[in-house]
Amino acid sequence: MSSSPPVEALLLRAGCGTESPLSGIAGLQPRTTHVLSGYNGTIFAYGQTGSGKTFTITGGAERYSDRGIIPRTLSYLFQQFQKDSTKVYTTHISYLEIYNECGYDLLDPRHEAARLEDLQKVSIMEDPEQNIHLKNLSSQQAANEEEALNLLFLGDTNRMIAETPMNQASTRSHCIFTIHVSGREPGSATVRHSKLHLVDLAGSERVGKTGVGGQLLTEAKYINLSLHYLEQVIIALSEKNRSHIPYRNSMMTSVLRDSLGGNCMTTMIATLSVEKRNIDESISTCRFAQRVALIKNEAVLNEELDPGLMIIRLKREILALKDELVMVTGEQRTDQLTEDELQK
Ligand SMILES: Nc1ncnc2c1ncn2[C@@H]1O[C@H](COP(=O)(O)OP(=O)(O)OP(=O)(O)O)[C@@H](O)[C@H]1O
Repeated sequence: MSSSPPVEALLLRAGCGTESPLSGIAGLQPRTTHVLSGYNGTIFAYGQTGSGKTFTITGGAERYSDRGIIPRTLSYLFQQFQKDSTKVYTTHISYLEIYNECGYDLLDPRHEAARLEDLQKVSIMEDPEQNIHLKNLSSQQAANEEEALNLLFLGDTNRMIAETPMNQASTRSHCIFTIHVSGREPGSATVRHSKLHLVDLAGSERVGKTGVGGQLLTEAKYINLSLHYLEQVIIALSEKNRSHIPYRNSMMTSVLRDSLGGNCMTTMIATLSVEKRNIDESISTCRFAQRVALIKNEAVLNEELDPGLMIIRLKREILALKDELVMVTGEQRTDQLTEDELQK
């Protein structure tokens, strides 16, 4: 078990892009490296609308140097896979969108042509150990960086984007891009599974300030409500002696349960607007980051024996032992069950 790393909070200002997010911002490269070693990681961007969350997480479309944390992480991971000849790695990608409190699979091939209401919704299921499982969310294998980037582009074209008074291309949903990595040494039945969530939260906005109506207002209400529930979870986690953490209030907090207070190494990126008229929002983002930095997670190494490989190994062992027995006793044993055994 790792030594309970605190959730990190990093500050970024819109207009102050970094050339290389992974090496330029302390905390991001370690998160990615830990994923290679079997630990879960999350990097999430939080800030008011238009402050640069999508630019930071996904990147700008115009220049290669503007690419964000997701493409840089994919590049880094696949480079590391190639360098490490001691392990065999498998990568799967899923891309979840939470829009107006409903989950959608951004990698669903029907997404582009179908109406939103006709798409299958992603739903949450909880097992007896309180682990969250997402029904109807696909997980697609990516054999190399190019395939992974194609999945990112496919998902990004399906995202809910709208022009708002505060941002020309505002993302109206929370998006969680997850890279699932499995690594094992050739011939070994021990597998390390880890996942890295790269999260672009929808931005809070003061609807009174911008005077939006109709669909934009409905979206803004859902966004603000879910960010309010996120804040409640963060407040509960940062206070000592709180036994109940209200994860179940929203889909986003349920999905990010582990990232916010469980088996995960988490980094929060707070994005701020440089404009003076947004000073109140910037202060509130900083306060939120301060609370997040108080949370301590318990990240554990996700290592298990692959049941399929274990069965193959045990069958082989049984065969070898049977051969040995035949040599020692000279008696040929039969696999047939006796009448007594069949009646049990
Ligand atoms: N570091 C940066 N360098 C250059 N342009 C930037 C930077 N950060 C943000 N921008 C630009 O500012 C605008 C708003 O950024 P972005 O869409 O990333 O904000 P956001 O926080 O995701 O907003 P929303 O919550 O509304 O989706 C975009 O046009 C983006 O290209």
